[in-house]
Amino acid sequence: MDAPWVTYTEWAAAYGDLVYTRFFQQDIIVISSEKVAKDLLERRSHIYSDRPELPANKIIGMDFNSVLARYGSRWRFHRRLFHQAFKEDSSLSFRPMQLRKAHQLLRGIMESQSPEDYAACIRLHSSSVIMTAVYDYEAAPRGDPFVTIIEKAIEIAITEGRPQVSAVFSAFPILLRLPSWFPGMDIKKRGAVMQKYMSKWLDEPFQYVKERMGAGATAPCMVSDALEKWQDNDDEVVKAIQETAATAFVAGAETTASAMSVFLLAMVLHPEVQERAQALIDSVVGTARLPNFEDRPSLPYIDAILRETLRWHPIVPMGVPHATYDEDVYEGCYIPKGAMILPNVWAMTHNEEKYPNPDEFIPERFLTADGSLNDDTCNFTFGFGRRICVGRHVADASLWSAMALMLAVFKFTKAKDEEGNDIDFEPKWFGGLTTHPLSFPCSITPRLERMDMETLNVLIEASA
Ligand code: HEM
Repeated sequence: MDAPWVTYTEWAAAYGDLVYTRFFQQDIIVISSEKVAKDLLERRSHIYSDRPELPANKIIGMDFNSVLARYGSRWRFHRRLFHQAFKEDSSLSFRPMQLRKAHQLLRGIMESQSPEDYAACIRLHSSSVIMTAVYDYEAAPRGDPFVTIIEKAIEIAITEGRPQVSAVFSAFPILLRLPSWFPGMDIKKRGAVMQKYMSKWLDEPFQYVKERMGAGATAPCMVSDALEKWQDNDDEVVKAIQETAATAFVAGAETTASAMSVFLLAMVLHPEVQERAQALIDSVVGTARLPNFEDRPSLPYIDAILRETLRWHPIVPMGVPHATYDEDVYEGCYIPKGAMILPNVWAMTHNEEKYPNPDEFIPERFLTADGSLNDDTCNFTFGFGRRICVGRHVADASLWSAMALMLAVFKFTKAKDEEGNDIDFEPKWFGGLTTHPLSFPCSITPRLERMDMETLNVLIEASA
């Protein structure tokens, strides 16, 4: 896997937590400590909340994307739209839907036979939560027309949008004038495909909501709420609503699914963690119903697993690049205006002083001696300051409900060979702007006796 965060972590060991490098015209600052990241990106957020100008974004049809928006009025309005739908208290309204989607995930896993099937169920779960929250749209289990478009586009975006690729085109925007057949200019061919996908993606689900609103058939969702709130406004407002809605999927579906696949890997590798979680669920919830959000405070170990999942293999290991809006001086170091700031989140979650044996999966590190949760939420895996992830409350509830319910119903094991022996494997990782484990041999089976689809449905009914 191409893993620059590991190289940058080595640089930090040699040169310190704030490393300056220059890539042709572009000043780049890599921050490898949580303290320095918070000092700069949070406490001085008025300087550090811009994004670098990435000319490649336009080529890959991503210039609508709020995540990459420059610091200014357009970004501010996007942020306001997101805030309306996804701030902590608004996100509570999604919880019944998220529980229903977690129930669907259980049904899907119950029918699944292979690691590829499990991965498809996990992707469907996160896509489906976002599609309902944003468009009140129920994604079909297979081959959904909207989800297919956007998944293909995201696959290209997370490869071509890697910071190291973007940096080359930022340093040499002239390269983007080369024809697509020129060696190394594949981005142009793939970009043309992306642009087509993205323009459909911006338009079609949005029109779906408008038609349903016209027919009085839509339930509250991000788009209908925003259209109602800003109904007397002009085309720019409508465009912003379209762009933020389209961004929510791009930013939220793949990231949440990646975190779920890290969780699955961790459970397969750590039967002792599963058993501790399941013993707790059995003692708090019993086996006659499934956990729900009201049980959450009594199930601290599930939260500890969630936090450790985000820490062990952070989904966005180099964060999303920030940029300086002005020059600055920090502890004697001059930081130029327009510098690209890369928070090396991987180095922060693998800081041995804070997280001893950082490569080990140990949820207990988030518990106090009496078994309750400590104050370390690992929130920085969702970013920093004014640009912190706006979907973190929704993501947190999706992950918690999916993890708790899967642990309640299933056990996760390595796959067996023909002689019944465990198939050992070395995890391999996809690495782009986001990262996740590649498919690995595993098996997910009901952990309770006589559990089949019929009894699962009875359990779900009892829990609704
Ligand atoms: C496990 C799931 C997720 C992870 C790990 C994650 C992580 C991140 C990170 C690291 C950033 C960059 C923050 C920064 O620049 O400092 C970010 C930004 C963002 N995320 Fe998430 N995210 C997740 C889920 C979601 C969801 C579900 C949504 C939408 C519903 C979402 C929407 C956004 C948006 C719009 C931004 C851009 C914020 C801005 O630039 O102002 N994310 N996320």
